[in-house]
Amino acid sequence: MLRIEHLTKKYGDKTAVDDLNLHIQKGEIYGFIGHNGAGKTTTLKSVVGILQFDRGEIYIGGESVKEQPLKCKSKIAYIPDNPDLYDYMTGIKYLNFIADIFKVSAADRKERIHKYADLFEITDELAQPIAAYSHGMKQKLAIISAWLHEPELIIMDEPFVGLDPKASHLLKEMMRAFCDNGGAIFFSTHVLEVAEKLCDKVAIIKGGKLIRQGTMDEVKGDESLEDVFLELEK
Ligand SMILES: Nc1ncnc2c1ncn2[C@@H]1O[C@H](COP(=O)(O)OP(=O)(O)OP(=O)(O)O)[C@@H](O)[C@H]1O
Repeated sequence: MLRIEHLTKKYGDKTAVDDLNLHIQKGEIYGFIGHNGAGKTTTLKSVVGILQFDRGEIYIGGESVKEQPLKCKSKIAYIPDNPDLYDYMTGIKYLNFIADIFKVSAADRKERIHKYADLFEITDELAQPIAAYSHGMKQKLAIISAWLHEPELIIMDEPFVGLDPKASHLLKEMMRAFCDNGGAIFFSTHVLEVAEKLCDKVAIIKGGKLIRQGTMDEVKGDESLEDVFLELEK
């Protein structure tokens, strides 16, 4: 579903991501962990077409993000680390805007908005301008918009930040259901307990280089993910 080959991205002289290779298959929840400044956001933004990269290739469903950017974007949803949505829109207007872009039918959008807004308990707030939302409410709206158009791949940067425990639990269930239905998820997190419980596979990045990747068993064996991570970070 997602194939990253030799991804290299520099900011001036600084190499933020260095020859990174990763393959994510349908059905997989893939966690991406690393210290602050390790290169996670740079990698995710390269995948979703926000950042140009210096070397390498990224394929989504077999299509190159460089050669077929629109086709690739039609297959994915992206939740950035900071849900900076359009403050002047109401929540419902924003969701309809996203549904318009992805050509979701009137019946489908109505059903999905109703379902997810109810689950996240923000139905009443959808009529309010996004400027009046808390960080967690914006995050919930961003999550609903990602699930609205039934993408094949969801990319999320620190999706659990700002969510209350109930919403975090719901998101984990939604992620599992999405991948059990043939989707794939690639997400960054600093919460190692979440990664350990939720992910099928995990990749650890350090100073722009991938230093460990594989199934949870391959990466951590009998140890805790936290112990392995702290050991690798030394
Ligand atoms: N726009 C930019 N200009 C210059 N350097 C940048 C820019 N964005 C990121 N960097 C640098 O690239 C490196 C990787 O940053 P990135 O944001 O990808 O890390 P991260 O793993 O997402 O970190 P965090 O966990 O803190 O979000 C860091 O050294 C950072 O300082």
